[in-house]
Amino acid sequence: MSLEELHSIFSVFALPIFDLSSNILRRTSRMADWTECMNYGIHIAREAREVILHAFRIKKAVMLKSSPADLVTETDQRVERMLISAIKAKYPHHKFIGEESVAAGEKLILTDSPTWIIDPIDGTANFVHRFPFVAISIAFAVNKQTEFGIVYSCIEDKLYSAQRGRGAFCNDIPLATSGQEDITKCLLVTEIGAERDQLALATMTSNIHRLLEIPVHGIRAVGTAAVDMCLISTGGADAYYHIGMHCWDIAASALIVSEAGGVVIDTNGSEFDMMARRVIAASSMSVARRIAQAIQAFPCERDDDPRAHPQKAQIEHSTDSGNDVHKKAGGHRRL
Ligand SMILES: O=P([O-])([O-])O[C@@H]1[C@H](O)[C@H](O)[C@@H](O)[C@H](O)[C@H]1O
Ligand SMILES: [Mg+2]
Ligand SMILES: [Mg+2]
Repeated sequence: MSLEELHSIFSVFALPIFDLSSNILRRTSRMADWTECMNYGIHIAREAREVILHAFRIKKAVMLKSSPADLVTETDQRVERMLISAIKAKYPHHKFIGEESVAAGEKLILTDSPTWIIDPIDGTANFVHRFPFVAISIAFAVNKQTEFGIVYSCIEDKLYSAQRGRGAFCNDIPLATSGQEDITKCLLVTEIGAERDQLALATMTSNIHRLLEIPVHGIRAVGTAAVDMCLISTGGADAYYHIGMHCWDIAASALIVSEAGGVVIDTNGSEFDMMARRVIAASSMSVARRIAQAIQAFPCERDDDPRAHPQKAQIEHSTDSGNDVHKKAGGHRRL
């Protein structure tokens, strides 16, 4: 049989077989159901909440990361270790991006593999001061797409969750954004993050000025990016914007907002990129675009920039009802 004849047989029979199998593969990956992982994520988040609730009330050792306002405690580190080891025991092949692991020197790389993106305590400054809004944020991404998100606002006992294509919930009650289209009727939420350099401060304050000038009804800051975003999913606020946060702060809540019917975009109006450290979450595209038009961003290294997170000295201090005692501690990675 000639080579040409072989080729024609191959194209008639073999190709459809190949097509069929690749279709099955595609369909299988489309149908992949991560519900079991999500339920496990909720289960371990509930356990982690107990640790946070206990530590919330007692004296804490506080360490600094990138700035005098970027705090970390032993509880952040403990909760992250606890979550990661529980997940590893059940899903040994899954990957992780954890705030405190990255701070300790681990590389931040999002691959196509199933990856858990974890902020063990979102709102550490609140936690240190006992300001009652702290959250555990857990997102799960496959092929760089978020499949589910869990945000547990620990003190309020509100568990927000969403699975891609299946809606968003708070303590099992379905969520919907306000649907507001008119920026002048909006209550906004933002955060003054941990940046304390002149350009960041000037940009953040001028953004607040520009938005108040529109005018909007008001601007709030709760102290946890994850909960701020969830407030958009409940309709309790109409839009949120933030520059300088990290992927672990907002990966879970971005899905929760989208699944509640909201929109999530970059502050420059382009598609949301969880590594870009810029986000607008809003009740409608018209409100999101109006905010993008009004605000400016200050430069931030991308989370997945391999040059990001260089070493930085760490200072340790203890806090008990606001009386701080500073101590020197070892090296730390800048965030
Ligand atoms: O450090 P952390 O408390 O997990 O997270 C911070 C909080 O979400 C804060 O509201 C936001 O302004 C910062 O940008 C975040 O880094
Ligand atoms: Mg955080
Ligand atoms: Mg944190």
